Amino acid sequence: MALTGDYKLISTDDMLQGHAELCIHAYGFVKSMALKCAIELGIPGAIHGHGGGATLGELATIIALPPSRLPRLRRLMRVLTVSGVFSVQNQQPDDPAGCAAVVYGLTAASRLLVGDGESIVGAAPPRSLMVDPNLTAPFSGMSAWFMDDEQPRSFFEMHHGEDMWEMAARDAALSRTIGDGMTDDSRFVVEVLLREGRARDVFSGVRSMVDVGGGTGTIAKAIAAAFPHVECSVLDLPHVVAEAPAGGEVRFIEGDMFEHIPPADAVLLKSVMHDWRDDECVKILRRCKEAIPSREAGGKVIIINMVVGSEKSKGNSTKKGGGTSIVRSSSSWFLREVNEKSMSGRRSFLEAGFSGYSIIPMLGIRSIIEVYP
Ligand SMILES: C[S@@+](CC[C@H](N)C(=O)[O-])C[C@H]1O[C@@H](n2cnc3c(N)ncnc32)[C@H](O)[C@@H]1O
Repeated sequence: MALTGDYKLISTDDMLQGHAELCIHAYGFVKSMALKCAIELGIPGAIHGHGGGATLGELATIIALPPSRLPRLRRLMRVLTVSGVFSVQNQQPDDPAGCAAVVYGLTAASRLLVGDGESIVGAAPPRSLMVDPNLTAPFSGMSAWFMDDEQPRSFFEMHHGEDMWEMAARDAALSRTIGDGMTDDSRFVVEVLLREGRARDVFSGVRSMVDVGGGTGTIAKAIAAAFPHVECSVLDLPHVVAEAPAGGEVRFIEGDMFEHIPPADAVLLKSVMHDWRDDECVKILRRCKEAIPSREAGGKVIIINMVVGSEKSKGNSTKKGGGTSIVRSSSSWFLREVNEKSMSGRRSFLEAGFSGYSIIPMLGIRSIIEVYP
């Protein structure tokens, strides 16, 4: 559905706040899934049995989780600490090993979940409800996804047996469903970006931009219209490009971002990185680096994604122009982002050969991250 004229009357801050509220409701099911999963994995009991506090590594050992599943356990614990089910006892934000020193503890909520179901606390209603397969069928399989050492990329892949994008390539209905959702989201982002000249700095000096995984070009078309000096193109998979409107300012290019990204001053990646594993994100970033000129010549990668745990994303804007040295930075947000991310973070940038980045928190729950070669 297109944004109607009414949104023009809403202030940008109210719009972003409203968007955040809707996201909280839309993704509310994630908390239920995470809670069920924690119960099935026996995490409350594991923490209790370990004296009331356990690090991620200790937890993984106690519940016999394969080492490859540590990143997923970290994300699970993040959701459940933010939700108040577990607590964080001694966060050390600059832990370069990726939050290994965080000790997770119980809260009033998770104390009710300790036990085998026979004690009074273990039989507390939330636990019985959460493990009843009749009630929680839609959430089934989550703990298997954690425990199974084969590597389905996503919860989607686990349920459907293959990657969402591969399925979408064959299934026109799924492709359209996903495409419509992304187009709506892009319209929203464009509206905010272009309000009050928010994106002016981001595109100043940029003469060409390729929107990688840019779908049917909603963002690229809006950027081309707002910044006529920027030559815009979109790279996407053949079945997506086939749906793109012919003609217009934007050039559509069929291709695979893991193989080659056409050269441009700037590469845009919106809502792309969180779909891929860290090693895949590094590959995409390497292709991006090959596509852009040096930082001095204006080369940059522009990532629009959620930045988890960012102090800066809470409104403390990064100064433009300077950037943060990846090598020297020890700011806590990125270290946590690397481990608990909805995008690939600091370590991926470094591995792909980039030298620095800036975070511009102008999109509500999302940020713009400029990454420099
Ligand atoms: C989550 S959507 C994001 C779309 C768009 N950037 C947006 O925010 O509306 C991810 C996009 O990446 C594309 N994609 C997936 N794998 C790709 C690949 N190997 N090469 C190029 N694009 C790919 C998908 O077709 C899809 O359009």
